Amino acid sequence: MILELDCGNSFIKWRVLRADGVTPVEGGVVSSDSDLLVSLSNAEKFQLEKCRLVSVRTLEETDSLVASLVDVFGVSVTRAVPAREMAGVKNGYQDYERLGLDRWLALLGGYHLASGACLVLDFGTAITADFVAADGEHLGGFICPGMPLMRNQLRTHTRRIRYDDMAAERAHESLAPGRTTVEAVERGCMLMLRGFVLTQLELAQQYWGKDFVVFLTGGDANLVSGVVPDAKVVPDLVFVGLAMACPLS
Ligand SMILES: Nc1ncnc2c1ncn2[C@@H]1O[C@H](COP(=O)(O)OP(=O)(O)OP(=O)(O)O)[C@@H](O)[C@H]1O
Ligand SMILES: CC(C)(CO)[C@@H](O)C(=O)NCCC(=O)O
Ligand SMILES: [K+]
Repeated sequence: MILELDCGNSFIKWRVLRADGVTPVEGGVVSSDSDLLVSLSNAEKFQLEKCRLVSVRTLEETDSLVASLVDVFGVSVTRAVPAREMAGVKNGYQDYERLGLDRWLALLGGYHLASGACLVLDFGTAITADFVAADGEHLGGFICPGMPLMRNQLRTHTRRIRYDDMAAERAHESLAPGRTTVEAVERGCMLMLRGFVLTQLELAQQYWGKDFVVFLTGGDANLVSGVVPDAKVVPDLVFVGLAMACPLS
């Protein structure tokens, strides 16, 4: 079987596919290398042979994870690497190696699924937007803090903003002006998130009129799916690109 990993800044997303490279067997989200090894420890069930991964972590962290996977499961590991051009998409960064590999794979996946212009919005630790024109030219994108970073910055850098996760969840019942601190902060951050999304949509419309597909991915994609009813929510978009960038011969 094939192990696929998307190593982000906060979480590692994993899934196991049959040897055909298509049929999903199981998957999950873990917050550390050791939790990943525990989740996979039922290796007999999985019979892992190969692994492909993408990481936006440091080289040292990624090397260390790869070494554990080789050591524990004996898998051969293929890593996604930066490219100037792939699958008809041209990397738009001045220095193509600087573009986050999760962004690169998500936009490869998006362009492939759209067969044309697309806007890829990823809601993780950071929120990213990437624009790919119909001819495959990546026009670049935007990065801003994700929901957890926004709220934690406020909690960390103010003295009187304090609330727990349960209260945060309850605050999202509406978007009316907040009458408590938790409502004011949670709804404020939510409106920033939505405002960001709407601005990206306007820009895409300026470029391409109506002729583009919007993809939403990342753990917090559901927070904005209501603002873009026509968008395709594709939680595994990075994995779609990963399979393209790391074919397992
Ligand atoms: N099972 C889960 N465990 C943890 N977080 C989850 C889970 N399901 C959804 N989430 C949400 O996913 C978000 C994390 O997003 P995601 O996993 O896309 O990226 P990340 O690893 O945090 O960051 P990035 O990939 O941008 O570096 C969290 O804010 C959380 O709300
Ligand atoms: C922006 C993040 C953190 C999103 O996961 C990642 O893609 C990254 O570390 N990128 C490198 C910086 C850049 O893409 O310009
Ligand atoms: K991500």
